[in-house]
Amino acid sequence: MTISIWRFSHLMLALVSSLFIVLASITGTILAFEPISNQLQPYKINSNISLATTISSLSESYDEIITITTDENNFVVASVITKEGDSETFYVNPETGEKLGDLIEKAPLFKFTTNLHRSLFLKSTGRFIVGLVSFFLILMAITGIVLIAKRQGGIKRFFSKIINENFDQYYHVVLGRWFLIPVIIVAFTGVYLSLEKFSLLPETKITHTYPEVNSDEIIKTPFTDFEVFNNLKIADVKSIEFPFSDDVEDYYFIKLKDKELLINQYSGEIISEQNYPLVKLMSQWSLLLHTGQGTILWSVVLALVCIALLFFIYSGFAMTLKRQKATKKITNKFTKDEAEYIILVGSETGSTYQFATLFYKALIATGKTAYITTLNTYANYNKAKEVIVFTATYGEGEAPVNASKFKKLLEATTQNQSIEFSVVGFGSLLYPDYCKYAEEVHQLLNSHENFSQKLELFKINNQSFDAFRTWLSQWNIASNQNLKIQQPIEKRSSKNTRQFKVVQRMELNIDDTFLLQLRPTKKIKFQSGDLLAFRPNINEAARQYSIAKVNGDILLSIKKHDKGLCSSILSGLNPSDTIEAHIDYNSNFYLPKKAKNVVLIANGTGIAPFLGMIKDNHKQQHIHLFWGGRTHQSLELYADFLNEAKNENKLSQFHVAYSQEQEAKVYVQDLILQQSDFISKHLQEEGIIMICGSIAMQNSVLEVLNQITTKHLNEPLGTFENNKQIKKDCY
Ligand SMILES: Cc1cc2nc3c(=O)[nH]c(=O)nc-3n(C[C@H](O)[C@H](O)[C@H](O)COP(=O)(O)O)c2cc1C
Repeated sequence: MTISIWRFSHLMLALVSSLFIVLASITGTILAFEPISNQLQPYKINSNISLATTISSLSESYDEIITITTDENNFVVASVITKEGDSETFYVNPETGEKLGDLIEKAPLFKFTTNLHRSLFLKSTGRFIVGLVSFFLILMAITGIVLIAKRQGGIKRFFSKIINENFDQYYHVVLGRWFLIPVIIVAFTGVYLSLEKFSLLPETKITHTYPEVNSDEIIKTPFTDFEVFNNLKIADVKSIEFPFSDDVEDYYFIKLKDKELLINQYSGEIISEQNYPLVKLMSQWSLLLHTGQGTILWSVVLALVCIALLFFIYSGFAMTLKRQKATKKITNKFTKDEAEYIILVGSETGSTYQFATLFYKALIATGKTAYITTLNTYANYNKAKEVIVFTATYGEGEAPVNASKFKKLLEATTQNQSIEFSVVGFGSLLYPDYCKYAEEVHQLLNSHENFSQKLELFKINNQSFDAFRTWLSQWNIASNQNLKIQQPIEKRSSKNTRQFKVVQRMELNIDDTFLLQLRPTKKIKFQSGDLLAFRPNINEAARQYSIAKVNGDILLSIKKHDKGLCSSILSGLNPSDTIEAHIDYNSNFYLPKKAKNVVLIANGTGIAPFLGMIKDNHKQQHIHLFWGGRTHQSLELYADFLNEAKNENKLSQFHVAYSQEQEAKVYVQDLILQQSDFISKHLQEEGIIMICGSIAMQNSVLEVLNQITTKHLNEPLGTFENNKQIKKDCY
């Protein structure tokens, strides 16, 4: 069964029941406070007091006892005739018989909320709806389990780390796992209580048999000596009714949690003992678990469940809307058999579809005949000259939902002519199987007789638009075309925009690179490794810069590009100027505080976040920095920082490679290879490696690291990536 069926069911169940779940969750949160407020009343009893002591103390204090009960709050309630002859019911101290207070009246707010929660003020119809929605909640929990298992790559990895790519998605899954069991308990008990209300459970009435008693043979034992009264604790007695009269055939009638007893009022003998059937016991447990009566802790859990349910509804719909917006299908201008360019898309949350659509529109704008569709609708294309595949990867390197049938379709379909193909993989380096499905599609097309490769497989990390541009320029060269694509403007809410004041801007160095120190005008949280997103004007997309946090300020290392709008503006700033920008949190690229040994690898401006991490190294972590630049002069920009860090023992080793200083070019990956023994020992001892800089550098470094681990440790680099020892933030 495909993930879409599960997701569809999960969504449909949520759609039909969302309104009621919201109502039940809000009312449930309020109701959770009822047992909590009750528990805070001063009527708590010593639960070790025996029934004999309770009866004896009450008999001394009152004329007659009619019943004694322990209520849902575990307070003891006595119905008595007082010495003044009044009939009264109140809370008592079972040890002394003293009246503790009048019965708690249910507050009007709780009365109203209980009615709304139970039946929506619609009597039986309302009760039925509430029961049905509880049942849907169980189904949602089950479909949710399947979805999480599929997302994490199997049920065995159900509790494995979740990659935080998006707030709604991340917390939907995190809280889903935390609250799974409590939600199932609340839903199941809700259904059970509804079934009970509609008398749909088997009959649970108990009948006692009353033996014939000969009044002449009565031996009168004082009740304080009754074995059963001495053995029972008052806290375990739900209720005790006293005999009506002195007639020997009138008994004490005791209800316990699991059974009922009839006790001879003179001998203390148990006349009848009947256990409750399972159905009845389950009703009691359902009530307790659903309402939280008697325990503050469980009531707090119930309140949290209600709040979590509200969050699930919000985040679930937010994700769906986002997905729908992103996958909004465009209407093709040409049919599949008219088009020369066929764009096939594999996308689950829609971002890949957006890239593909931009490419489609660019083709159409230059007068080409193009057709865009999903990989799952792959077919025969009469006039196709070229197929361009854009696909994401999901699960453990699997196909996205709308690409799951592609392999079979490709095998079953023959094209009439030879077609060129290119594959662009969209994925995330945070996953071990980076762009694996794109690799598979590339492989399938490569070995298919109808297809010939136009471009190498191109992988795009984290939906990088810069990387997409690079691929487009490769495609333009190979096709002798000049397609132009404008980066769509991301809508960022202005409430997250912050103002920053320029503290210092260095002059451009020999590589047109400079340092910019910014100070937030209002307090804002950030760390080295986070990103500053700056947008030159409202019509342009934001450009992100890696942040070094230095003495509470933001330090950026920026290369000024000739036609770069952002870098041009930033390089023209002067002290006291202000700019507006965003902090994009990037928690996957923070310096792990617990790691004793860390290797930092960067080229060019990629050193920026590392400057902050090194400056902040107060825990005596051993930091080894490898950096690649063009010349000695390139390093001058950072020299003061690095010298100071060395003097303060915050930086253990610094290795530098200059690419332009000597004839044979030396790059940072060459340094890594020279230090193979050190690097392999470092990884073996669970050290961390962080890489920041250009994608090209990253790829070369990863290749070298893989060589080292394979040769020295007999393991592919993937083993250490899976172990979260490799962190990357490249662009
Ligand atoms: C649950 C889940 C699993 C993923 N698994 C992988 C993976 O195995 N390999 C990979 O490179 N990317 C993986 N990704 C990242 C996506 O492929 C990437 O974010 C992609 O850009 C999403 O494209 P879409 O919005 O078109 O679906 C995964 C993302 C999610 C949410």
